[in-house]
Amino acid sequence: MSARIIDGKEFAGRLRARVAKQVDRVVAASGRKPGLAVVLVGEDPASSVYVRSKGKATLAAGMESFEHRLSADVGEDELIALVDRLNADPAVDGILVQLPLPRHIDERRVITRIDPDKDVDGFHPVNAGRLATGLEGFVPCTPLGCLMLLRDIHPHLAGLEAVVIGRSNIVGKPMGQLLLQESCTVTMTHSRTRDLAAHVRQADIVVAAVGIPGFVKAEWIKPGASVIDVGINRTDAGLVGDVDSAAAEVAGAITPVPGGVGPMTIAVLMRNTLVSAARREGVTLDDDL
Ligand SMILES: NC(=O)C1=CN([C@@H]2O[C@H](COP(=O)(O)OP(=O)(O)OC[C@H]3O[C@@H](n4cnc5c(N)ncnc54)[C@H](OP(=O)(O)O)[C@@H]3O)[C@@H](O)[C@H]2O)C=CC1
Ligand SMILES: Nc1nc(=O)c2c([nH]1)NC[C@@H]1CN(c3ccc(C(=O)N[C@@H](CCC(=O)O)C(=O)O)cc3)C=[N+]21
Repeated sequence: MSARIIDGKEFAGRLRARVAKQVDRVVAASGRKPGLAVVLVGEDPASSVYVRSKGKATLAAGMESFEHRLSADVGEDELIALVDRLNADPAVDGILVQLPLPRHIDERRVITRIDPDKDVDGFHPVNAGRLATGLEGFVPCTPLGCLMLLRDIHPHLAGLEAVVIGRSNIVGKPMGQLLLQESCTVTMTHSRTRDLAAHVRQADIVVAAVGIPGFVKAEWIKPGASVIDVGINRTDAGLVGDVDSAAAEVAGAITPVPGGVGPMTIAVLMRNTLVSAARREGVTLDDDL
């Protein structure tokens, strides 16, 4: 049997349309558009591509895009000063500093400098803590996008066995928190996990965020399981995920790469930016976001 292919691109398009529809409410209430500032340090080609698509998506949603491109050798203090200006700028509702940063810059210092209430990436420790304790804040875009896809497949997530592969602060850990909040039984796995295959075999839901092409094998997947492939790996064969393509023969539903989680990440960034603007302006949004 072949898995249902989860069309993340289509789902993301619908989310972006719902965002665009509600942008007008912020405009009507405040006389200004929601604004997203994206900071790119250096000229990594992949990062440039993401930043460009974020800017395009922001404008397409009817929001304001502020792009700041700094040279790779910019000083840490200069970057911090820019973050301070964006924190203070009333036209900016969301701040995203594209990662990774060059090695001479302390990523943690930059991320913790962002006003948590403009941290639409959800990377600030205050937002990580809010997520972990069930407070309102910003949830990282990639795992929130994965959860939206999973909710669509499983109207009842409670009690399902979920295995998350990878424990990064930007994907794996918040993904685990979200699934726990949905009352899944969550197993967090990583490079020191013994017998990963045995864990994955139990899972109704597998989220792979490893960064190794084709790492998750078809034989590990429980027949009918839902598989979310977060991996974005550039290989000679093109863009591939962390899940072996043969897994589509075993899974019940699976996200493709490209066209799966990636487009969701950008759509949720638009969503988070609108939510930030609405909070700041005291505007109520529909709960279909
Ligand atoms: N689609 C999207 O929008 C996004 C995609 N990505 C992609 O997702 C992937 C993961 O990203 P990110 O979380 O930032 O990556 P990191 O490199 O930060 O984390 C990778 C995780 O995988 C674990 N890991 C590595 N090797 C193994 C192994 N042999 N067995 C089990 N676990 C292992 C690591 O474990 P340990 O902690 O023990 O080292 C680590 O927790 C990448 O391909 C990235 O490009 C990332 C962000 C957004
Ligand atoms: N502060 C910060 N926030 C991020 O959210 C962030 C980041 N830094 N650094 C890099 C990662 C990666 N990331 C992706 C976004 C979109 C696609 C995406 O749209 N991918 C398309 C393909 C696009 C392509 O060809 O690369 C797809 O999967 O279909 C992928 C990956 C956001 N990240």
